Amino acid sequence: MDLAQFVRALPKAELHLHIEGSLEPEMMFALAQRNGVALPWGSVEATRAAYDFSDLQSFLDLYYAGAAALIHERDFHELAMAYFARAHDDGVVHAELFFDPQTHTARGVAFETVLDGLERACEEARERWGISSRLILCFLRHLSEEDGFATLEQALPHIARIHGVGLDSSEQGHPPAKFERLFARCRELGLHVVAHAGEEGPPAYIVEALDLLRVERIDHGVRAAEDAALLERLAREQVPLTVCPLSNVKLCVFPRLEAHNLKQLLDAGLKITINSDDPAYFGGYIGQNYLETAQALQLSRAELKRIARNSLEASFVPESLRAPWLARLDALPD
Ligand code: HPA
Ligand SMILES: [Zn+2]
Repeated sequence: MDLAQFVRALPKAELHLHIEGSLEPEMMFALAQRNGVALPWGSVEATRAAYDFSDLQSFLDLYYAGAAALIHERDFHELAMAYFARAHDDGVVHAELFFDPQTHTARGVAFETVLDGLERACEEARERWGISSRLILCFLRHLSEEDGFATLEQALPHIARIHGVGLDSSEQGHPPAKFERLFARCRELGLHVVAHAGEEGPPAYIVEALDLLRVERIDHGVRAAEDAALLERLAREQVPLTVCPLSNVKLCVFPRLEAHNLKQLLDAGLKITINSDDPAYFGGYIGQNYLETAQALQLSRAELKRIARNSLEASFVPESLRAPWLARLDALPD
């Protein structure tokens, strides 16, 4: 079995995937045409050529512009079905999808339209490929906590269809502390909680996410490496980190994959997972992230198995659902 086959054979969970970030330029253009939406780029090729980012914000500007093509329930359904097809090809058995309702409601798209389309795709993916999935509502941190509360209000009638909440968008200057009350309310509602922290922001944001938001996983978290006490805590408490190596290189968090600190974090005993973040923008889906990272950092097959195991254990599914995936994983050779 070559490395690509081995990576594909690993039963794995994807825990850090923004569904709007899986919008490939071809689909973006097709939807924009169908919906009569103008895009800032003239062609699919020009769009791809614009994906040359200098930091998180330079990506987010394009990501929000592209999301404008999504209007109707069937658009969200098609978007998520395209993602699930890729995920299935990559050996994903379970996916926890982030979605950004504020990106859509701000343009007049109803909260229900987004949720209905995504949920229908989740059901279809289970029927067609046996993939299990969950939806995680992300609050945009560049907006106010009040705006977040208004979004939660819109979500309340559908709360049983939403598994958890997260925090994304521009990190610098928008610390987790800004959303302490909102996350407390979400926890009261029984929602799982995660947050992006330590992608571009300092290690102190990771500490805030843990202590103030009481998150169960940290999305990215790579800047934890700058704080020895925090590293020790993350290892001791086995807080899962949803690391996205190709994203980190595209957004210049690391100059190249060979310089990524994933192996260092793994060696320090952290519960590291590998994910794709926004695969249509960052040059690869989850399988590509595993493969290129394994090659760049010379990860062994045992280490790849450990990372896949971490993803299954860090997922928000009950033990009983996980057991057959873990058994399949254990059966793979090192
Ligand atoms: O990597 C990310 N970071 C913050 N916000 C995001 N929204 C989509 N992707 C990201
Ligand atoms: Zn992300």
